[in-house]
Amino acid sequence: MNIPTLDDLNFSNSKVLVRIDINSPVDSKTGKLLDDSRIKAHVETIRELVSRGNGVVLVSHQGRPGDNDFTDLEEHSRLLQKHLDMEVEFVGDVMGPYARERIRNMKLGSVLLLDNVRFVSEELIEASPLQHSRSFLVRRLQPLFQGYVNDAFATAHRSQASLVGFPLVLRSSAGRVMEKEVSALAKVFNEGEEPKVFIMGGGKVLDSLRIIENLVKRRLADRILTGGLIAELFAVAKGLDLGKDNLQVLEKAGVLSLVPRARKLLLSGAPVEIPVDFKVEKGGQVYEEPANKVTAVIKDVGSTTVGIYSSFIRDAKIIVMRGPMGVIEDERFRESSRTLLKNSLESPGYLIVGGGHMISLLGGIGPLDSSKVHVSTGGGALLLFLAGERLPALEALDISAREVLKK
Ligand SMILES: Nc1ncnc2c1ncn2[C@@H]1O[C@H](COP(=O)(O)OP(=O)(O)O)[C@@H](O)[C@H]1O
Ligand SMILES: O=C(OP(=O)(O)O)[C@H](O)COP(=O)(O)O
Repeated sequence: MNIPTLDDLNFSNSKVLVRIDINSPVDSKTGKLLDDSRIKAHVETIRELVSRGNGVVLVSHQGRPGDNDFTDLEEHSRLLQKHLDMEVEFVGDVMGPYARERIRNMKLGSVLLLDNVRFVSEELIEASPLQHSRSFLVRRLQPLFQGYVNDAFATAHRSQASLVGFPLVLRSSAGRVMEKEVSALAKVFNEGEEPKVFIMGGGKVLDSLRIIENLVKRRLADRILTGGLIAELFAVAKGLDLGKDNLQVLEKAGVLSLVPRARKLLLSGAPVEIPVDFKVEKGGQVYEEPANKVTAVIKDVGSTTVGIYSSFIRDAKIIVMRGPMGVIEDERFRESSRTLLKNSLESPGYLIVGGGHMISLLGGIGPLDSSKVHVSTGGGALLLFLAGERLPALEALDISAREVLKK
C-alpha cells in the first residue's frame, strides 16, 4: 500500500479536515471523561498543520448511539485546548448550516472541533469508500476544504463516511499518529519472536471474536488469554454454567448468538484460555468464585486467573494487550487489569498495549521504556492490523493516492 504522509502533501495556508479519534472512556455516573490520552496523541499532527498556516477542522466520534459514553465533544474541546495551548472553537454541529458557516468564516491558523460525527446517521453505516464519497456528510463538507488528513488509527477498521468517503474527493494523507502506528507496529510485530501472547478483554465481543478467528487462522498467537465479556462468551461456549444474571448480560449485549462461533474455535484447538475464577458482585458485596460455581454478576477475573495468566506473560517474547479484564470504571474491578499490565511491563518480552480503556490504566504507572513497549491508540484496529486484515481507512488513503493525487 502507498499511504501518503504529511511530508508528501505539505498542506499549507489551506483549510484541512482532520479525522481524529478522541473517543475516550466516560464515567457513567458523572458523564466526565476518565482519560485524555487519545486527545493528547493528536496534538503533534494539529500543531504541525497549524504551524504551516492551515485552518484545521477536527472531526471525531465518541461512543455509539444508545451507550452511556455517547456524548457530545464539548469537554473534549476544552481538554484539547489545554493540551494544544491555543484556542479550539467547539462547534455544536457536524454538517448543518451553522457548522458550514463557522468553517467558511474561520481564520487560517485556527482550530475548530465539530461535534460527534456519529450524531449523523450516515456515519453509522459500514459502506464502501465510493458509496460514502456520495454521502451528504461528504458532499456538504468537501467543498469547504482543500485537503483531508486521517489521523484516526483507532477507528481505521471501520468503513464509515468520515474515514473512507473524503479520500476519494480530496487530496488526502495520513496524520502523524496514523503514520507512526502503522510503521512501528509492522516493524515490531513482523520482526518479533515467539511465543506471542495476546491478552484480550473489554466489551466489544464481536470485534474480539473476529480478531481471535483471524489470529487462529493465520497462526499468529501462541496463547490468547481472555477476560471481560469475551471470556464469558468462551466460558459459555465451553459449557460452563455462569448463571441467569450473566447470561442476561451477554444477551443484552446481543452476543449470545456468537456462542456457536466461539465453540467452533475451541473445538478446532484454538489456544484460547478462559479464566478459572471471577470477581463477582452481589448486593454491593464483592467476592471471588471459581468459574464453574458462579452465583453472581461477573465484574472481573479472579486472582488465581491473574496468577496463571502472569506465568504465561513471563515466558512471552511479544505480549499484546487490548481491552480490560473487568469493569475498570469501578476501582474495585481495576486490579486484575492493572496487575497484568504491570507484570507485562516487568516481563522480558516486548509489550504492545492498546485501546482507550487499557491505555487509561497506564496513567499511574510512570515513565515507559520505548524500547520495551509500544502504546497504541488503537484497540480493535491494532489487533486487526496485527492479524493482517486490511483496514478500510488505510485502503481509502491508498485509493486516494492512486486516483486523486495522480490527477
Ligand atoms: N465482565 C464485564 N462485564 C461487563 N463489562 C465489562 C466486563 N469487563 C470489561 N467490561 C467493559 O468493557 C469496556 C471496555 O471495553 P472496550 O471498549 O472493548 O475496550 P477498549 O476501549 O480498551 O478497547 C469497559 O467499559 C468495561 O466496563
Ligand atoms: O475505541 C475505539 O475502539 P477500541 O475500543 O477497539 O479501542 C475506537 O474509537 C472505535 O470505536 P468503535 O468501536 O465504536 O467504532
